[in-house]
Amino acid sequence: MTPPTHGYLGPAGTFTHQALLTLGDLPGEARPFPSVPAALHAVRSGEVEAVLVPIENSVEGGVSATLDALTHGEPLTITREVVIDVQFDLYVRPGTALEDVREVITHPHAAAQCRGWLDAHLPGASVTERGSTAAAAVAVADPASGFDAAICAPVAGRSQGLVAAAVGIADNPDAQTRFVLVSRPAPVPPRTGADKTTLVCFMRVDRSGALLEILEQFASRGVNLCRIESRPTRTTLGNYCFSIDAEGHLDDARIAEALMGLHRICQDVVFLGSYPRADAVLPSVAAGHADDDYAEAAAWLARLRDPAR
Ligand SMILES: O=C(O)C(=O)C[C@]1(C(=O)O)C=C[C@@H](O)C=C1
Repeated sequence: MTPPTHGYLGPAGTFTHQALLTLGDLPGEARPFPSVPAALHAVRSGEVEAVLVPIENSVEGGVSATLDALTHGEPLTITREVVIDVQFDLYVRPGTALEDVREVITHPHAAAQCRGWLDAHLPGASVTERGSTAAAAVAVADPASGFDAAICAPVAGRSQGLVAAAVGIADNPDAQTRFVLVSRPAPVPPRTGADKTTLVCFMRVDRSGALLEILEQFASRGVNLCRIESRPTRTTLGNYCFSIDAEGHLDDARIAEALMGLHRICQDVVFLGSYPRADAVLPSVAAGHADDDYAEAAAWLARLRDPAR
């Protein structure tokens, strides 16, 4: 049997696994990894070609483990994204009643998304964090684990022989999580017109106006941002970098110009890829920011420099 070419945050039954199954066209069996850093390490070391990892949740925001592991270490590239709805149930061993649940286990993002329900229905229960919701279900299946219930997806609970003690326990029933397919540096996928570009900016020095200067690179070129968050640079306390998703593709003139501007003013810019948007929503390009506008401006400048042209 040929070894798996790609992997995901496992074990089987995680939301990441469900997101991977929607991609459909990846060859062969996928390999589960116990954590996001382990999955990305497997790509960096060449063990697998690509892995799918969670990057952003509509309720909890960025997945820090993913943002940090993408930023630091050997370069990686995002080539695809997928967004799925996430709903959570509470799974227990057969015979355990909801009122007997004292010890709950789940992924920290899942716990955060069910905080209101836990406070209302299991106020005395303690919640332990696990690397994924499916790993939490595996733990609950073992009566010796000391855990009574897992917050997870039905596929994870049922596959471990567990039963639902409560369903639909997320505080926001419309929550969605976004996942990215990550590989070693590869040619950027062709522009589709509905694309996203992900990058991380490290400022030269921590001073007033530095973030504004970064934002101006996008705003002045009519580029809309879909996500921006600060993460510690891991150097000194109070030193942050900015993880950014921008609407557009490396081959869009406005994105290219913004990237060149960032390269000039930042200490470092980590380019993490341009890839098609999962929702295929086309950006609204403000007047003066289409490729033709940049080309026409460059031609005008060339004529100023050489009127004989
Ligand atoms: O634990 C899982 O099932 C995962 O796929 C991870 C993860 C996350 O990192 O946010 C994915 C989706 C949900 O928001 C909860 C957990």
